[in-house]
Amino acid sequence: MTRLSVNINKIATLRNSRGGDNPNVIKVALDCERFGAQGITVHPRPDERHIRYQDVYDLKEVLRTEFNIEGNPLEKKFVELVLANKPDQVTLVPDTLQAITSNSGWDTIRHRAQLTDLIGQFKAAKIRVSVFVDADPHMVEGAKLCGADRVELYTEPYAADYFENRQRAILPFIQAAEIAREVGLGLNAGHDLSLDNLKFICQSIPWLDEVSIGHALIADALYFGLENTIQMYLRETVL
Ligand SMILES: CC(=O)[C@@H](O)[C@H](O)COP(=O)(O)O
Ligand SMILES: NCC(=O)COP(=O)(O)O
Repeated sequence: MTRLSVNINKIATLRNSRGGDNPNVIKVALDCERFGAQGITVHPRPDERHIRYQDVYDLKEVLRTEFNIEGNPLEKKFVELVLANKPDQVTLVPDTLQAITSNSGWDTIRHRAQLTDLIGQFKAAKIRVSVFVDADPHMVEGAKLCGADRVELYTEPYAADYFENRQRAILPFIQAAEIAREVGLGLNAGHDLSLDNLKFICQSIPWLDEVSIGHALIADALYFGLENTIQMYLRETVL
C-alpha cells in the first residue's frame, strides 16, 4: 500500500492572500490527519509565500502522522529549520528562487559532494532523507551514492503525458523505480498527481512507499469536501 501525505502549501497560499488566519493551517493539517491522511507535507520557500517558517514550528508541536518537510538545502535557513524541528522526513528539492513551483529533480552526480554532506547532517539528526529526482536511473543511483534513504520521483512528466499515452508515460518511472528497489532505496513520488493518474502509478509500481499530493487534492476538495476528497485519494492508493 502506498501512503498518502497531504501537501498543505495551497492552504497557506489561501490564508496569506488576505493576511489573516483563515483558513487556519494547523486546523486543516489536523483535519487531514483525522480524515485519514497518513502524513503532512509542507514546502516552505525562502520568500515564505505559502508555508511560513513559523508554521513548521507550530505543526511540529501537534502533528501525529508523518511530517515531511520539502525544500532546497542549499539555503542555510532551510537546513536550520529542518534540524530545529526534526521531522520524520526531509525531502531535498533543487528549486530556484524564481520558480513558481518545483520543476526538476537533482543532478545527483554533479551535486554529489554537497548532497552527501547535507544528507549526513540530516541523518545524524535521525531524519529520513528523500532526494527529489527525475525518473532517470543515473540520478537514482547517484542519490544512493550520496547516502539518501529514499528518492522522490518528480512525476510532472508522467502527469503531463498520462492522457496521451499512459503506458509511455509510466515507463521511465517503472525503470527508475526498479533501480531504486535494486539499490535499496525507499520510493516516494509527487508533483501533479491527481485522481486521474494516481491509481495507475500505484498499480504500476506496487513498491511505491508514499505519494505527496497538494495542488489537485486541495482543488478537488472545493467540490467534494476535504474529508471525502482524502478518502477518494486513499482509495486510489489501495491495489
Ligand atoms: C516538490 C514538489 O514536487 C512540489 O510539488 C512542491 O512541494 C509543491 O509546491 P507548490 O505547492 O509550491 O507548488
Ligand atoms: N512532493 C510533491 C508535493 O508535495 C505536492 O505536489 P503537488 O501535488 O502540489 O503538485
